Amino acid sequence: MELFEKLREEQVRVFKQPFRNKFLNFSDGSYRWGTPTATSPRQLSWSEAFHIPMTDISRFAGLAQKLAAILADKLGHNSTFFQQSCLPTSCYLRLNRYPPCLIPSDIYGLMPHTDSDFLTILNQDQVGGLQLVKDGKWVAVKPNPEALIINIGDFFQAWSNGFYNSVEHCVVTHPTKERFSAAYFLCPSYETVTESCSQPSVYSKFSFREYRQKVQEDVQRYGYKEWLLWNEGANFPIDEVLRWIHIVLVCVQDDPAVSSAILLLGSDSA
Ligand SMILES: O=C(O)CCC(=O)C(=O)O
Ligand SMILES: [Fe+2]
Repeated sequence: MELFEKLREEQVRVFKQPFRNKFLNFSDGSYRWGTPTATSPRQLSWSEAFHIPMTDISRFAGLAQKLAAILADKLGHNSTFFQQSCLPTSCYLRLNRYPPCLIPSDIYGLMPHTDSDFLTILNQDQVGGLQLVKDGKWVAVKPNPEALIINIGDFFQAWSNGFYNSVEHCVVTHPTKERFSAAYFLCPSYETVTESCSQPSVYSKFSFREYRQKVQEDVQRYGYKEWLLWNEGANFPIDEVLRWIHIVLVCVQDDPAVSSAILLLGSDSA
């Protein structure tokens, strides 16, 4: 936790610089503010963020790798997949700052999304605002200074063949307080192709590069990503299903009692 305190001090120092410095001094793509693609206030993220590539083998990387290995172990897999595919250059740290927002009920600090990576280690300050979907409802994740938050990302969902689900989350704004968070993303390299740990896989194969590109297109077109959903069922055993439908129809035809019951269920008077 000492590490996070130091990180937070640096984070505040970096964000406190004038906008011009941040805009000019940080390389293309590493500084983000607002949402250029937004067409309504609901699609706006009231926040700014820095991406810092993790070129050193960091303590974050060690922790993230350990967590991924524990989760894989739970599925009965002693996987080296994460070590091989998550290179230090493909993982990064995102520093987020959420300024106070006077019209908080309409504006998100960060729009609802799932993370695309394997898993994310998140450290939030004490202001609160992070929410996630549980049993179809948005619930607040109460800040706890002693705890880190671990999010499953889309690629872990695909690797675990849907056993673990990437969780939808968002940040709501605060009317008077500024909020900070830091998120470490355990990402595969762009060449990594999803590889389900069990068969048959419910996802078709796609590389992390393809996935990122598709997500960007989706967000521009629809305002959210839908490709993982679309991919689910790409390997749906349609031949098998058709064979079963055929068998059921044959059975129904052979049994007059079942046929008349189906007719009855299908009629308006039933
Ligand atoms: O600030 C937070 O609590 C969440 C950040 C987040 O979800 C992200 O950076 O992807
Ligand atoms: Fe996130």
